[in-house]
Amino acid sequence: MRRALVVGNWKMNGTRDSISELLRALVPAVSHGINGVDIVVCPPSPYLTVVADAIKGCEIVLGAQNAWCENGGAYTGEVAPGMLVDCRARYVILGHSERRQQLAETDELIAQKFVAAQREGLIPILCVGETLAQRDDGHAEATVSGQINAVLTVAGVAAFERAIIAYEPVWAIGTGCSASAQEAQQMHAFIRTLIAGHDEEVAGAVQLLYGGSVNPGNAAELFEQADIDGGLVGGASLDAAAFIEICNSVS
Ligand SMILES: O=C[C@H](O)COP(=O)(O)O
Repeated sequence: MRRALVVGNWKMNGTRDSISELLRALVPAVSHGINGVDIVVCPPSPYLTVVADAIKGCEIVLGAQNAWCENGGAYTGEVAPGMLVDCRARYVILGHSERRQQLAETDELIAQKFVAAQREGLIPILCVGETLAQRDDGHAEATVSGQINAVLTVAGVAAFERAIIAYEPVWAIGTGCSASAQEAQQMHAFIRTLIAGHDEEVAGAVQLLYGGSVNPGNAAELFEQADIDGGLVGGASLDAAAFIEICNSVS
């Protein structure tokens, strides 16, 4: 039985004040967990320790939004996976489409980051997903399988015993236009079958999240799909009430 997981990706938003305000609403509401749902929040790196202190003793777990593929050295501006662990992060988002597109991150670099993150004990949340043009051209599955295969080639299927995959169609991110529950389920089933081609046990256990305009109105239908184990939530995770409602939507 896979546990449900809801991850809030705050992206490059917030100040010390606004984050404290968000946590003042969030922490009391989820301090004992919600319906057995694992809840992770991923603040911008400068606020990791602020958030780590605020969620101490409650059921919320800390994640980061990115890490570099080496654990130290002359990489100005980058953050080492070990530093994230030192800041008490347990998860790290890797391969988000915003980084793939705006920072030209390649499948190969993301695979190296994945390995480096796991080496330091972090659980990678590997983001995959196709653009609208790729979907319209009938290349959605080929795109997603290429992104996952790049990691499988370098890390091996056993690495997915300690990793999450988030399917985020690029056209659904921040657009208010989520994939339908059926479209999302179809791709999640495809991803699980892809992993099963390497190892059925790993495929049955790996948590698959959907991301892209998840909100309190569509979360329940998305999360009740057979292969969707939760969500990677962007905009709605900045609103405590909406995020709590989304967490409560897990059946
Ligand atoms: O990481 C989160 C995703 O990019 C989804 O963002 P969104 O919920 O604002 O569409």
